[in-house]
Amino acid sequence: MLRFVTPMYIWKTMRYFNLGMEKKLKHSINRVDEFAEDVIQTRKEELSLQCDNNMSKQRSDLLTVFMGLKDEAGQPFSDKFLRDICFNFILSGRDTSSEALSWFFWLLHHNPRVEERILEEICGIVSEREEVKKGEYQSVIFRPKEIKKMDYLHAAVSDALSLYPSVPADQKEARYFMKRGRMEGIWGKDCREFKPERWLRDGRFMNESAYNFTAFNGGPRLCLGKDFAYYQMKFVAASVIYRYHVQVVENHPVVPKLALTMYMKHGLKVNLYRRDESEIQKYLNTN
Ligand code: HEM
Repeated sequence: MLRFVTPMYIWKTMRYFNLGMEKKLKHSINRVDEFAEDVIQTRKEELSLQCDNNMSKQRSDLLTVFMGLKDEAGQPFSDKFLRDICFNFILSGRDTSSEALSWFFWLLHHNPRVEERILEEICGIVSEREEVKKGEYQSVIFRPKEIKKMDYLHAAVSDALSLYPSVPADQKEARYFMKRGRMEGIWGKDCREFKPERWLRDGRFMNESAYNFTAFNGGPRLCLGKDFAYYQMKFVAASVIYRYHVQVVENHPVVPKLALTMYMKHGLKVNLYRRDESEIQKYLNTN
């Protein structure tokens, strides 16, 4: 009789009777739903106030965009649909990018050569600006066009994600046995090393097949926010590296913790050291 008591059976029973982890999960989901519902109501009031006062300036965030769209029947999306959109994007888009950046900065700390190459690339790109040519380089806010040009940074973020994927487990079933981590047969003998150069051909970033680089999944369920995630991570990384040297606090334990996403069990403690003017000048080709 005992052979029928499988983990799936226990999980279903807990869900049915609202017990243990299932009870906690339900409570947590309700709290996130309430938060999202609150944001939606506040945004609706804000939009109707703008409409009443004929104000044209509107927010351009994702929720506002979805609020302005219509479903297949030409109706505005329901509050429940908007709530689920919010939930989906908070869940898939927040921790994934921030955890990837933690691993990225940790790898950078151990690979100063890579940090230097990124700084060199960033400075080379901003050197083309008129104000930087005139010596005003400190207040630079990177433009989308400039972020796009940062191939080496793109490669470094990709290599970090490939070594430490933010979404480490895939709930789908594999029909064949697959090894964990980066496989030597695909990535070469140095597969365990942090080496952005492996993504570059003649200095330009080359995409790897989604079936080799699985951090964003592949096929029809490919991450919808991939391009946005890259833009966001590169923008933050470039803005920090351009101004600061990030140094991990000595003896701070860095260990992965596997959950839905792969975060650092104790976070990443760092000290930021503002870059010297001479350090930046060295890489700016403004002559
Ligand atoms: C480093 C950052 C990110 C990583 C590593 C990542 C990874 C992934 C992975 C592995 C999946 C597939 C999950 C599955 O079906 O098993 C996924 C799905 C998804 N991601 Fe991302 N993601 C990132 C950032 C983002 C961002 C910033 C957004 C939105 C702004 C986003 C939106 C989504 C959505 C909506 C899906 C569901 C797609 C679908 O099922 O059709 N992701 N992501």
